[in-house]
Amino acid sequence: MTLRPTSLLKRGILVRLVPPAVRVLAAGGVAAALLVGGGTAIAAPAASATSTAYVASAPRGSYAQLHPLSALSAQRLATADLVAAAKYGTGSPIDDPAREQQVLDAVARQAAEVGADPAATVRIFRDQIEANKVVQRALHRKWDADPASAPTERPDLTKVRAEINRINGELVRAIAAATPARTSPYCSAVLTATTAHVRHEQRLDALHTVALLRASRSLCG
Ligand SMILES: C=C(O[C@@H]1C=C(C(=O)O)C=C[C@H]1O)C(=O)O
Repeated sequence: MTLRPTSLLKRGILVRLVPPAVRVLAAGGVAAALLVGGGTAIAAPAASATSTAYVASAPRGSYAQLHPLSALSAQRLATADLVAAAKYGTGSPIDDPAREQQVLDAVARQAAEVGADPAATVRIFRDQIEANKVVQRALHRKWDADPASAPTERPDLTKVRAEINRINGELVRAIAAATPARTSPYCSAVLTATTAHVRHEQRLDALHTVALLRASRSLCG
């Protein structure tokens, strides 16, 4: 059985999710579940419910602040398919520590400029990078196993990185704008909702949904 967020609504797991009044019922120790094709349940990010918890009326604007973080994380993950294709069969490793350090240095600098916490921003971006590599590794495994499914064109990695840089800048600005929601005790519950909605909006497959959850680990806090 494949359950979608609407089914969760019917089951009373997610209750009335109309910004700015976001209400989330977290039942049975699980804040919510994101469900992917084939009916596999994936636990939501940082599900923080104790046994049975009811979180009502998150602060106004929480959803609007956190949705861009989920949406931009998913956009950034979409670039992983292109990076994977750019590297496939070239001998270029998926892990590029020098490039990762450039990204982290740049976002720390940008965070300081726009009033985001540089340490928190770097933590968030470490997760974005790990999530990106989750997608790349999975695709390389898939293409190795089924060469017919491998891409036939190789994107220009320099251009893809320019797009990643653009998304990085937007994400840093969104992090700065989301400080109240990120540090609110309601953050995990609201982020569960924004993650589910972005999965639906961007029609994420199972791999990108799993990666989005990995990317979201440090968004609250
Ligand atoms: C996306 C890339 O692959 C990896 C992921 C990175 C990222 O998410 O920013 C950076 C370097 C690599 O370790 C890349 O090489 O550009």
